[in-house]
Amino acid sequence: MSTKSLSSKAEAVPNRFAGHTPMMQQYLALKEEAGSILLFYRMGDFYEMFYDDAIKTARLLNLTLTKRGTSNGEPIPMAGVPMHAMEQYLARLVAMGESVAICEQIGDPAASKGPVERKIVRIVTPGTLTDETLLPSKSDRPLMAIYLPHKGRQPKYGLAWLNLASGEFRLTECDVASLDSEIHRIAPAEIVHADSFQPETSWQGTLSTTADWHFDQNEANTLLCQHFGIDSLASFGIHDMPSAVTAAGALLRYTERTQTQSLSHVQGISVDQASDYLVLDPVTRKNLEITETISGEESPTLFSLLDACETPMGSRLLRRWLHHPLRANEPVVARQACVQAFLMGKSDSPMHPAIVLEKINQLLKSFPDLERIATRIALQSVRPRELASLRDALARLPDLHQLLNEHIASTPRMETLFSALAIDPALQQRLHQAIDTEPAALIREGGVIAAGFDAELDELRSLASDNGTYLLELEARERSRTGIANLRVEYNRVHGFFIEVSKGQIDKVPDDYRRRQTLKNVERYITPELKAWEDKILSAKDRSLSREKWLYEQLVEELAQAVPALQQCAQAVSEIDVYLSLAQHARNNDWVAPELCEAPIIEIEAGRHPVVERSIERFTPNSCQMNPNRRMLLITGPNMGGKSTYMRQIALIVLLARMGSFVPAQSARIGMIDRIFTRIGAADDLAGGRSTFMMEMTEAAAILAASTPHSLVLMDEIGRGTSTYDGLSLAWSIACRLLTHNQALTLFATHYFEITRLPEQNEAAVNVHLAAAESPGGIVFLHEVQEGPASRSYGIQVAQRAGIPAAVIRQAKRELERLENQASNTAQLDLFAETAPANDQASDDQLELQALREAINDLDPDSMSPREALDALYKLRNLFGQKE
Ligand SMILES: Nc1ncnc2c1ncn2[C@@H]1O[C@H](COP(=O)(O)OP(=O)(O)OP(=O)(O)O)[C@@H](O)[C@H]1O
Repeated sequence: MSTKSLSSKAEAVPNRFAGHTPMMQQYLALKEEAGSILLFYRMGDFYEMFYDDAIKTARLLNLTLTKRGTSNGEPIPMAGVPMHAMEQYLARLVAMGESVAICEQIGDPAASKGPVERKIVRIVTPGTLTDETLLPSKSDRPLMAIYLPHKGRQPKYGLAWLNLASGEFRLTECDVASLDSEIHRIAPAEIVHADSFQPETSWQGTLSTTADWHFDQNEANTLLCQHFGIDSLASFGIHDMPSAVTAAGALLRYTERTQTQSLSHVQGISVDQASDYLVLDPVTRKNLEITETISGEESPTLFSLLDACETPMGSRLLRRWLHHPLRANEPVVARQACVQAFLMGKSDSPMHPAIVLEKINQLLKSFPDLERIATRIALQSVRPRELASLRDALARLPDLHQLLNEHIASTPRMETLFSALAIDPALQQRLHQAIDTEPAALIREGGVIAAGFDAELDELRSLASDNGTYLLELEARERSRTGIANLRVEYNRVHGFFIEVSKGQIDKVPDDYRRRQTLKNVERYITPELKAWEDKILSAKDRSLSREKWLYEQLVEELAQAVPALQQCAQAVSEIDVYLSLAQHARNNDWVAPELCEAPIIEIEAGRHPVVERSIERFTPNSCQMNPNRRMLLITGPNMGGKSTYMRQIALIVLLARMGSFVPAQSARIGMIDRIFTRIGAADDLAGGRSTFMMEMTEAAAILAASTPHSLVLMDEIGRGTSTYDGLSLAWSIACRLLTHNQALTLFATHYFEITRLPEQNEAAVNVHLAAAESPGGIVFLHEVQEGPASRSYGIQVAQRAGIPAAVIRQAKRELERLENQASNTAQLDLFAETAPANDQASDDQLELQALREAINDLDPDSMSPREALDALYKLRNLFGQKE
C-alpha cells in the first residue's frame, strides 16, 4: 500500500522554534503544517496532543489534561490517547465535526540521533471518511466544495460534492436564492470553501477553508482531466459549468491532500440538475419529518417507517430517494413498476408473492456493504474479513438472480438491474481460492491467504509450524547425550528456544551448551544446532508473514479492476432492496400505486398519514381534491381536530408518490409538482436572532416569492404570532396573493373564521373543516374532513380536556360570551367586506340584510304548499321583527 506523505521532512525545523527541545521543535513544525486542525502526534504506543490541542481534546473527549516538561520556561499542556483505542476517539471527534491530522513515526528509533522522523500521513475530516468504524452505515457523508466567482452580473454558485465512501462525484450550479436549499438537499458532512469567501447557509455541518488559489478554473480543468484520463471535460457534459468545475477541482485537490491513497474508484463526474427534483426547502424537510423528527430524533420519521432494507446501502439509497423526489413522471413510473413487480410477483410463478419477498429478504440479509467494500478495494484499505464477506456474497448472487428471474415480473429497469448482478464468476472463484474460510482480522497477523493458493507460502508455513516433532526429538536426544533426565526444550517470546537444566544438574552440561539465562533454580542454554534451527523457524515465520502480506496486496490490486462492476452490482442490490422494502410496506399497510399526471392536480381518496396511522388505534382516512379550479383549501376546525395531520399527510403522499413509492390511500392521482413549501408551527430561531413572528413572515415571504401554479403550499395558522387584527389582515392578504398571483395549490389552516369568507370573492378557494361534535362528556373529535367552514372553534372545550381548572374555564366562557356580544356590535366581521361599513349602525343593517338574503335564497317557491309559503313569509317578517 502506498502512503503518500502530506508533509515536508520534519527535520527542516525553522529557527523560530529555537529555545524548544528538539522534539518540541519537530512537533511545532508539524503543527504549523496541520494548521487549525488537531494534531495526533505519535509517541510510542500513544498519540499525544500538546498546547491548545491538548486543552481542546481533553475537553471534547473527557481526557485527563497533564503536562509534559516545559518549553521556554512554561509547562506544556498535554493529553494523550492509547494507540489501540485511537479509532474510537477519532470517531467521536469526527462526529463532533473536528478534523484530525495523524502524525506517525516513520524513522527507525534505533538509528535516529534526535527525535525519530515523523510525518503527517493522513488527515481525517468529517467529509473524507471511508473507514467502516468511522462511518454511519445508513447515511452518506459527502464532502462538498462551494465556489462563487467574483465577476459576472448574476454569478452562479458552483457546487461539487464527493461521496468518498462510494465514489459518487457530482456537481451543479445554482443562484444565490437556492444555495441554502441545495446544501440541505445534498446534506454534506463537510463544506470546503476559499479562505476569502464565507457561504451563507443555515447548514450545521463542518466548514473547512482552503487557499483561494485552489479555486482556479484552469487548474481545476487540468486536475479533473488528469484524474479521469481525458482531454476535455465535454465528455462529462460539464465544460460549460465553470463555477461547478472550479469547485470540483478544489474538492479533488482537498481530497487528494487528506487521503493517503489514490482515488481510483472515483470514475466519473455527473451533473446533478436541481430542476430534476421537486424542491424542498430546509424548513419543509424538517417539518415533514422525512429523516429526522422536528425535535431531532431518528424516529418516528418517514424514513424510519419505510426502512425495512436488509442492507446498509439499501437504507442509504432509500434515504437519498426520500430527499430527492422527482419532478418528471417517467422515472417515477419506472420505479413504481418495479415496486409493483415485487408486490405482485410473476403471474406464472408457483410461489405466493409474499413468500418470494421473504426469500429475497433472507438472501439480502446476508449481503455485506458491497458499495463500501468496493471503495476500500480501490483505496487498498480493504480488510481480510471484508473480502471474505464479498466472496460469500458473490457466491449468493446467482441465487438472487435466479429468484428474481423466476418469480419477479420483468420491467425495463429490472432488466438493467439483472445485468448488473451478473458479475463474472471468475472473481468469486479467485477470492474463494485466495482467502481463508475464516481469515484473521488483520493481514499482519497472518492466517488470511488460503492454503493451496501459493506454493511458496505453503512451504514457509509448514516450515514455521513443523516444530513439535523436531523439538520432542531434540529433547530426547539431549537427555540421552547428557544423562539429565529432567532436561527440557522450551520457548518464550523474549528469549526464543532454549534448553532448561536444573541447578543440581549443571555439571553434566556439555561444552557446546552456551548459557542464555540464569534463573533461581534453573539455567537456560542454547546449542549451535538449536540456534540454527531457531533461525530457520523464525525466519520462516517472518518470511511467511511478509509473503502473505505481499500476496494480499497483489490480490487487492488485481481486484481493483473489478471495482466498477462491483459498484454497479452494489447499486443494483441496493435498488432491489429499496423496491422490496417499499413493496413489503405497501403490502402490509394497504398502500396503493398512485396515478401520475402532468397537470397540477392532487386527488386523494381516503388518504392517511403514514406515520400517525401507525401510532394510533383508529385513523380516520380523509380525501382531498385540488386542481387549478380548486386551488386553495381553507381548513378550519377545533384545536386538536386534525388540521395539521391532514395537511402533512397530503404533502407526504405527494412526496411518496413523486419518489416512486406506493401511498397510504384508497386511490390517488398526483400531478407534476415542482416544490412543496411548508409554514407550519413556529419555533423561535434565537440563535439566528429571529422571533417566532419574524420566522413566520420570513417563511411566508419565501413562499410568496417562489411558489408557482405547480407548487404545493402548506400554511398552518399564519399570522397568529402578532395581534389579532395584524395577524388576520396579513393572513387574509397572503391567502389572496397565493390565490390570485402565485396560483399555488394551497392548504391554508386557520383559526380566523373571517377568512372562511374568501371563497365568496374567489371560487378557487374552498372551505373544508375538521368535524367535531359536542357530547355530554365534552367535545368529540371526529377527525373527518367535511366541506364548508367550521361552525365554531371549541377552544374552551379543548382547554377543559387539557385540565384547565373549572373556575378558569367558567370565567373564560363568560369572557367569550362578552366578546362575542361585543363583536356582533363592531365592524370586525366585516373586516374584509368589499366596502367598509361607515359605522356600527350600518354594520348591523348589513348583517341583517345578509341574513335576509340567505333566508330568501333558501326558499324554493315551486315546491311549497300555500301553508308553507305563509309560514315562510312570517319567518321573514320576524327576521326584521327582532329589530323592532
Ligand atoms: N385523521 C385522523 N384520525 C385519527 N386521529 C387523528 C386524525 N388526525 C389527527 N388525529 C389525532 O389528533 C391529534 C391532533 O391532530 P392535529 O395536531 O393535526 O390537530 P390540529 O387541528 O392541527 O390542532 P391545533 O390546531 O391545536 O394545532 C393527532 O395527534 C392525532 O392523534
